[in-house]
Amino acid sequence: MQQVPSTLDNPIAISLGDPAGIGPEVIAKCWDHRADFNLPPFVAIGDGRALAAVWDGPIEVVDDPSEADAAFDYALPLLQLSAAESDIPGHPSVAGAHCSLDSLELAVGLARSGSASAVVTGPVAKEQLYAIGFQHPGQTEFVAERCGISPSNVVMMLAGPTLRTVPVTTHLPLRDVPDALSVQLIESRGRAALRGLQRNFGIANPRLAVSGLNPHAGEGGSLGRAEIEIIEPAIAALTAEGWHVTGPHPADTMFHDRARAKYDVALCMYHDQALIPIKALHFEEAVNVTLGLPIVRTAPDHGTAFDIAGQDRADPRPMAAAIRMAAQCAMIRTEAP
Ligand SMILES: NC(=O)C1=CN([C@@H]2O[C@H](COP(=O)(O)OP(=O)(O)OC[C@H]3O[C@@H](n4cnc5c(N)ncnc54)[C@H](O)[C@@H]3O)[C@@H](O)[C@H]2O)C=CC1
Ligand SMILES: NCC(=O)COP(=O)(O)O
Repeated sequence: MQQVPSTLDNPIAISLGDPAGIGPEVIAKCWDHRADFNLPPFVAIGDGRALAAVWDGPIEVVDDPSEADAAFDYALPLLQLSAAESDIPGHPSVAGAHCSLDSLELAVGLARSGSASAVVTGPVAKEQLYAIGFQHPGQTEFVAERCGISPSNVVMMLAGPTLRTVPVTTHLPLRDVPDALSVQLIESRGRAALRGLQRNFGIANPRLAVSGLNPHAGEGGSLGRAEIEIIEPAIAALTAEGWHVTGPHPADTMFHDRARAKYDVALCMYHDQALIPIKALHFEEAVNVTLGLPIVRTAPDHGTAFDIAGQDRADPRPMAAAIRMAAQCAMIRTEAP
């Protein structure tokens, strides 16, 4: 298990996510097992009724994150946000979607102001958020906007013990992926991933492996020209800046053990190319970390799991991994010269 620094100045802010999902349960379980999981103090943000619906442990409502440290030993500190109505686990609602957005907004604000050392976001249901007018593909882009960063300069990285992946395109229909790819976008995502590994993970000379888009990375152009026309020029531009970059690699052969040993992060062209290998290898400990932000933001790599919400079946290990990684990244950034 990763060692977590014990001396963060402020707690980690954790948004509960959708109150009808498993976010409240896994956060509560993380507090229950805070010693075993080696977790630093954190404060939950959201509707306490969602916690009480799935957990009978102690909750201490606080007015400010600075009160969380003292409470953390005996209760789960909570910054209370009340939804218009309370949800039944497994049954998402409009009120719950609004509450999940409010808690995300507050958590990000606390990290931006320095009152929290980092943000960990609980899982939200994108369908529910889109239904209430959420204009961003996901929380990644929302956090980027709130931090004043262009979405093309932040990346969603999925990190597990033996693999890190970054999708160039995130939440869009597969048929739109080829048109969304450009030399500039691949370059900026690659650069953000490399800089992010330096800044958040302390890797001085990170190695990036770039996937192709087409089968066999295009087979020399006969199975598609994206590799020749878009991906190779982006790799050349990053290499010219002095970065260690290889590819385009056929995506089907770049994730086995020996291949993974040759790079620190894989840049993939679309969501499932990046997320299938990480979830297949590391579902219990994969962390979604946003690179390129002035703050640290991580999340467990699973969703709301409405199918098991309220049944005491949710595994808290991914949330615990997200909290530990947030603490480590925050500490590395604090210590950087
Ligand atoms: N970071 C985030 O906020 C994310 C949100 N989502 C959202 O979640 C919703 C549901 O997405 P799905 O594709 O169904 O993925 P999901 O991760 O919610 O569920 C997939 C399967 O894994 C199981 N599962 C997930 N987390 C688990 C845990 N901690 N312990 C035990 N079992 C677990 C679920 O019960 C389900 O069978 C979607 O609306 C999506 O937008 C999905 C991924 C990340
Ligand atoms: N599949 C990963 C995912 O949905 C996480 O997205 P985000 O909400 O963290 O941007």
